[in-house]
Amino acid sequence: MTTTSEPGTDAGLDHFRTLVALQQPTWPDEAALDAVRDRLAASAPLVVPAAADTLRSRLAAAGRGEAFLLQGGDCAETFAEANADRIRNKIRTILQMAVILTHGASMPVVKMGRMAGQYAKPRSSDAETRDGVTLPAYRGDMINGHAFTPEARVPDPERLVQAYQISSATWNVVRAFTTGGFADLRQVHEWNRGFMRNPAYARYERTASEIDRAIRFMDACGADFDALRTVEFFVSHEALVLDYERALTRRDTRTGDAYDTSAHFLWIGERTRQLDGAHVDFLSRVANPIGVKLGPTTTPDVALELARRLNPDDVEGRLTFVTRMGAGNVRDALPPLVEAVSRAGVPVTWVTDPMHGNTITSASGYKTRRFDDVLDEVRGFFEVHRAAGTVPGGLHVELTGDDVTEVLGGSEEIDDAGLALRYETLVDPRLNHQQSLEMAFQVAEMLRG
Ligand SMILES: O=C[C@H](O)[C@H](O)COP(=O)(O)O
Ligand SMILES: C=C(OP(=O)(O)O)C(=O)O
Repeated sequence: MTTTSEPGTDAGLDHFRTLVALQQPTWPDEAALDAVRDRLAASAPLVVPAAADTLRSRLAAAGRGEAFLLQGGDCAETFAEANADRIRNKIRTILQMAVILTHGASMPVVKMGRMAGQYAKPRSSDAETRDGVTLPAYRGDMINGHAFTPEARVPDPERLVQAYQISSATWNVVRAFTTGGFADLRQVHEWNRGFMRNPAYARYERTASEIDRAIRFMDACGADFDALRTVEFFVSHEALVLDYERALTRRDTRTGDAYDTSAHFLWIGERTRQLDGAHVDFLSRVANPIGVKLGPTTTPDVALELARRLNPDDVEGRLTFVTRMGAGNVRDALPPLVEAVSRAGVPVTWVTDPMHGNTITSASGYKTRRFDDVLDEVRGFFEVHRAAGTVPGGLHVELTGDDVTEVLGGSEEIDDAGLALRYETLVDPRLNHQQSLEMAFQVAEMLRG
C-alpha cells in the first residue's frame, strides 16, 4: 500500500480554504459536512498514486504526438444509472471508438472515462424557476437531487459519501469490463462490424474494411490476441467540490507527495479556473496529471500563468489544456494560445472538447448541440495545431453508450422533433452510441491527415 489516509489538516493542502472557491454548494449543516469529511478522509483510496503516475507518462506521450487521448463519458453521471448495463454500454462505446482511432492515428489510444466520479456540475445560475416556482439549481447527484422539489434540491453532505461509494462500485465494474474478455480486440471489432451493417454509415466503409484487413493480417501473422483481452483504462472527473477532493487526498508514502485519490485525472472547469482561486491552488498541490478547460475568452497570458502555477517544474504529461472554443471561434481563439505556449516551451498536452462551446437551445426548447458543429470544432483544432506545428493530443467528449436523442444530426439525422424521443441527460446533451462511433470514424480520418 503506497498511501496513507489523512485526517486532520495540512497547511499546504488546506490553503485553498483561505481563497475564493466558486460553484460550491451551500451546505445547510456544517457539522454534518465535517462528519462526512472525516469519514471520507478515513476511507480507502479509489485509485493509487502509481496508476496516476502511469497516466502521466501516457499523457506525456500524447503531448509529444506518440499517443492520442480519448476521454469520454456522461455530462453528469447519476447514482440511479450506475448499473452494470449502462456502464458496460459506455465502456463498449469507448473501446469501439478507441479501435477506430488507433487505426486512424497508428498510435496507442489512451482510454479515459468521465466516469466513476463525474457527479458534480457547475451551473450558470444558482436557481431554477419552473411555472413561477424557484428552487436551488440541480448541481449533480453528489450535491442534491434532480427532482424539482424543495426537499430534493437541498444540498446533502451524505451525498458525498454516496458519490464515493458509487464511484468505487463503478470503478470496480469498469475494471471488470476492461480486463476480461469483454475488451478482446476481436470482440470489439465484431461490434464495429455490426455498426457498419447499417447503410446509413456506408461512407465509413473504406476505413472499416481497412481495419478488418489489418485484424485479419494480425491473425494471419499469429498475433497473440489473448494478450489483447485487457486494456488500460483510467477514470477522471471535474474537481469541483473541493471538500470531496480534499478528503480523498492522501500522501504517497514513497515520496510524501499528495495525490487526489478520487480519480487518476482531475480537471478544473472553465468556470473555476481563476488564477487566484481555490481550485487552481488545490490542484497545484496534488501530483496527479490534471487538466484545465480553456474557453474562447482565455488570453495567452492567462494560459501561460496557469501553466506556471499548475506545472512549475515543466513535467511532461502533468498538464493538459482542454480547449472548448466553439466551432465558430476555434480557428481564431486557439492559435494565440498554442503559439504562446509553444514559444514559451512549456510542456502541455492539447486536447479538444468540442461539446461545451457548441451548446444551443433548439426551437423546441431543448439544450442541444449540432453534430456538425461538434465535428467542425475538432476539424478546426486539427487545422490550428497543424498550422502551428504543435500536437493535437486528444479528444474529450460527452457521450453515452445508449440510444438517446440529445444531439442534433448525425447520419440518423436526429432533428428538433426527434430530441423529445429519448432526451435523458440531466444537464448537457451527449452523443449517443451511433454518433460517438461516427465521430470516431471522422476523427480517424482527420488523424490520418
Ligand atoms: O457541463 C457544463 C455545465 O455544467 C453546464 O453547461 C451548465 O449548464 P447550465 O448553463 O444549464 O447551468
Ligand atoms: C462543465 C464542463 O465543462 P466546461 O468547464 O468546459 O464548461 C464539463 O466538462 O462538464
